[in-house]
Amino acid sequence: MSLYFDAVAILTAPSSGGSFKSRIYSARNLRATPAQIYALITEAAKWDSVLAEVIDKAGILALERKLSPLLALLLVHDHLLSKKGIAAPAAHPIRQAVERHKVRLRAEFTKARVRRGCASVEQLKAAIIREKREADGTSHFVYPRWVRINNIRTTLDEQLSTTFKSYRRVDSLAALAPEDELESRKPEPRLYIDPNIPDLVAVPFGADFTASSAYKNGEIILQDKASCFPAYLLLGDRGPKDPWQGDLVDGCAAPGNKTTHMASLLAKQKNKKKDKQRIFSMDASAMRSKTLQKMVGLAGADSIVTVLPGQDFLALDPEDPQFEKVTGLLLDPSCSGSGIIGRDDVPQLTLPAAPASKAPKSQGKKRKRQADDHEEADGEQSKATPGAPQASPTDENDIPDGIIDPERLTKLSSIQARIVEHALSFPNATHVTYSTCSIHLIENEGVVARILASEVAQERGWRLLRRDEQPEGMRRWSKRGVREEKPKEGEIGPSGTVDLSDEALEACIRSWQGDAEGLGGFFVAGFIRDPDHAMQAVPAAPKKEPQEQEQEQDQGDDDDEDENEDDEWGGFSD
Ligand SMILES: C[S@@+](CC[C@H](N)C(=O)[O-])C[C@H]1O[C@@H](n2cnc3c(N)ncnc32)[C@H](O)[C@@H]1O
Repeated sequence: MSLYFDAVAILTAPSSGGSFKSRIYSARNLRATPAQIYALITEAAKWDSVLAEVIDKAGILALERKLSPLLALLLVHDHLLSKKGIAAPAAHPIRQAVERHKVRLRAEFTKARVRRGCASVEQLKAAIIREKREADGTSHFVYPRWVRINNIRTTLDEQLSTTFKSYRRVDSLAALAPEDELESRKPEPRLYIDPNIPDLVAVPFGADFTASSAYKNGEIILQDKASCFPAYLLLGDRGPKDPWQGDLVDGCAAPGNKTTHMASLLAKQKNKKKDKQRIFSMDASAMRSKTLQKMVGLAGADSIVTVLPGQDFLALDPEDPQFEKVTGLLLDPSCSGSGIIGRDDVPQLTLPAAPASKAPKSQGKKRKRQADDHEEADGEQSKATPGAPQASPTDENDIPDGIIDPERLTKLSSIQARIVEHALSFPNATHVTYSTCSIHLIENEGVVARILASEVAQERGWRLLRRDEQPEGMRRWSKRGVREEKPKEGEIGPSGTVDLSDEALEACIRSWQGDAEGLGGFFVAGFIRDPDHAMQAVPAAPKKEPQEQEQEQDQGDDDDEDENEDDEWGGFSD
């Protein structure tokens, strides 16, 4: 019986990051084996909609108060579909609570099959898969697992002939989906080479590399495609003939995806000069800096990257001689995280309806941080989009509780703009990227407009990196900046417009969740300036009014508050 209670515990525990499988294997106090629990949940997830229908129509939840909707679904799955039936002694009260209704359950199951015009259980299974695909639209299969090849340790060709040797190359993201999930229990592995970001591949979402040597040795890094945009936009398609000149800064770097991507791009350029580039990589959070250092080490980037642990980027002195050669800066500050898709790959089951007296309990704060607002019943989720990219144990963004607070967005955007303006003040900087995983105008195009209008940008001659100047893969990317945000009909949310030219909006790069690209919401823009402006003497910033100083102090305090919140949240990775 413990199998079913263990499965319920896994499915209702707050997200602690990591893949579904790794959560089961690392969970404590389970009595059933992880393999049994995994098999039960994944099998029940294939049948959930029809099982919920059967349980509802049989009305057993109103009669059996010991059964929660989720427990009933798992038990009824085994009762109807497992050869051995429910894995519990025949006299166990919970087993009896289901078997008492076996005639009704069997009859409803047959009716569900007949309703769908299926002659056999196998046909019913195929019909349910089709139903699920239709209900989910494209999103059911479109979210792949993105894998970046780390050029410090390996090459794409090497990985294609080792880690991905058994994978068949397909020519579209959609083709990653198995044509027929019934054809075999383990569909043929497929791989898609991304056409925008060099050395990035996509594989079906369920692929698990955590046990592979390539993953353990840092040869491959699991990083979403959109998260690869900033480093690529900054360093581009340069090669040995045209390597990047100067040092780099990653000002908001933990857990280190973009830092290690920059290091990988530099490694590919094979700069033969003795005086090689360095990357100064920092994070204001001392705790997350540890993860950053670990990731840099795993990626083999220690010799290129200098981690400044616990360093507030805003407190960095751009005039410090050690940053004299800094020409490029990547800024990916904390944001609302509103573009993050529910990255949890724990199956979200469609559940039978709880009887009226089993009123839904509210879930913990951490659960609410998922992008979707799930309905709850007895602390169980009822329906959500299945599988999306894996979460990592490191948090980075600033979603308080999924509620969009306009004041908070305004504060965030002020801090974001300050961070980028600080980057623009590095004396020899010529290239800067700014990115967020937010969908909100105020944090994206709104920040860009503020930066362009800022004193430092105007005095030092900064402008946007136009689309036609961007690296080829980004030039070809069609999702660009937007001028307006307004909530969908019947919804409440931020709204506004931004005063940017068409050319400026074309320079901004976006991605959105729910389309065929397999990404979440993301934004990035590049700023450049004529190298002739570098080294120019810049007039000192005008003295601030006391009131202004106070305001900035307030925002600084808020930073600390954000960090505390972040620290307590086991959130998302890229
Ligand atoms: C979106 S995450 C960065 C993700 C990272 N770029 C990556 O790709 O792995 C934002 C990070 O910025 C850090 N941060 C926020 N404000 C900062 C500041 N003023 N100075 C340095 N780090 C800051 C946060 O601690 C958080 O780890």
